[in-house]
Amino acid sequence: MGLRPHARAAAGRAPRRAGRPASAPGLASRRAAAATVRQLLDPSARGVTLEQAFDAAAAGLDSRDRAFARAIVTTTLRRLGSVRRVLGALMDRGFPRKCGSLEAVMVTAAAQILFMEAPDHAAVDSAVTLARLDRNAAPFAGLANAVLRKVAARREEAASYDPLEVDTPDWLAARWRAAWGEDTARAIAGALRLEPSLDVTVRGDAGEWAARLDGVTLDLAPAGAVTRTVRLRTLRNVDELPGYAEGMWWVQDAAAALPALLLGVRPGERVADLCAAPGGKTAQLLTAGGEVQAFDRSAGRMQRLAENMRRLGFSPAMHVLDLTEAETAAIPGAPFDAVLLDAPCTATGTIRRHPDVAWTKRPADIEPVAALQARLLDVAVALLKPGGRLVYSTCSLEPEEGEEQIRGLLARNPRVQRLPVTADELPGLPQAITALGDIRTLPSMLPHPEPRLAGLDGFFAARLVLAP
Ligand SMILES: C[S@@+](CC[C@H](N)C(=O)[O-])C[C@H]1O[C@@H](n2cnc3c(N)ncnc32)[C@H](O)[C@@H]1O
Repeated sequence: MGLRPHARAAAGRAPRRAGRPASAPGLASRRAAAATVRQLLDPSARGVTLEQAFDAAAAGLDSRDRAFARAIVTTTLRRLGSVRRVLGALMDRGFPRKCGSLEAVMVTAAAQILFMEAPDHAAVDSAVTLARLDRNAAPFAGLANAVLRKVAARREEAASYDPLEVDTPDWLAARWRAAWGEDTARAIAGALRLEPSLDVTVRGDAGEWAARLDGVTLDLAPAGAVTRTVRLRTLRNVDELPGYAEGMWWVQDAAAALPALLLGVRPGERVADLCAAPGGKTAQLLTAGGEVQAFDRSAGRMQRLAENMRRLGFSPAMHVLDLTEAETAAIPGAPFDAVLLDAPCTATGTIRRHPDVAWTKRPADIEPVAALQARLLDVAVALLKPGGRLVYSTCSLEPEEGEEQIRGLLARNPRVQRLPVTADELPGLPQAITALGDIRTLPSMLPHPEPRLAGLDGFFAARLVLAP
């Protein structure tokens, strides 16, 4: 969209020439945040994740500046619709064409003003400085200044925006309405605005770790489960917390900890973790005493799994393998008593933790990943002993990647049957058990008066058995 011809003149002070960055407090964080958001919203950079974009943009920042930069990025992405609506009302011609980093600088600044505690003037002044540092944005630094000064007056209005209407991309809102109904879709969208809890999976005494880590135990599964979840209030880095270096716990959302428990692994059973990296569920299967073979097609992610296993004191067999290309008979360890397939997915259930997913995924991403999931399900079944159990899970809210996968598998393979999850297996979250006996968690579940202790990732899990 073009800019009104008079806009530059109307926009205020003439911009200074681009030069060296001033070292105003917070400027480096704000620059990293704008660079991250710019990359994530660039349609030509598809496939880049928040972690990748942020690590590149925030290199060299100390941990405090990094945390501030990260908070700006996540706030911007969680409230992107609201921020755009406010800026749209103040810029009747929209952003100029060819304005470099201007849009990213302005949306991140507006997000700070509308939804963060930092002083408004710091957000505005830094945005103007950042615009001046970019040759293409510099001509519009005055526009940024004039518009951003008016943003604070819209704080109350922005706080009242509907999360489903405004902060959820239209295609996702339409899908969630169709799948979960209007009210639940709105509750999901509301939950996605909150900073997510920090959940850890503990293999020792959960009560003791809850006390040591300033958290609460979350007993979704029965109290005797081999691993339990502790939900923490802390904002400290995980590697600084007690028990981390000793491998007493690992970070994993409460919902993500359910699929491995459903498999009910007994000591000595032969277990395959088919899409294992970075290994949260592998560690649970090992804690249960399984003889685990961990597979993943990504060498880089398998490297992370190996590091995690080292910290936790486990040494499973690890294989970098694309399971859609391997001969079933040649897969090490087959056949198995139990198989976990935590399949690759669109990850729309993890938008709380990865708010970029809402803006970087497209409707067209669902069909190919659903086709891959169906292929992987057939491989998983082929690896089972007669009578063997399979748990299939995805962190997606899209029925094509959950409920419909199981419907398809049961239709094409009559030897596979569902082993429904029973109420006593999920005493802390009975509402997540579906009529068919699968598990469907939603981010809006587990409400809590302390937002930091509320919600969980959206997961689907089904348990199946191969007829003897
Ligand atoms: C949802 S993640 C797994 C998370 C893991 N289970 C955990 O709990 O930490 C999905 C994984 O599937 C792997 N993957 C995708 N396609 C695959 C294939 N064809 N064969 C093997 N692994 C695959 C990806 O590399 C990715 O690590």
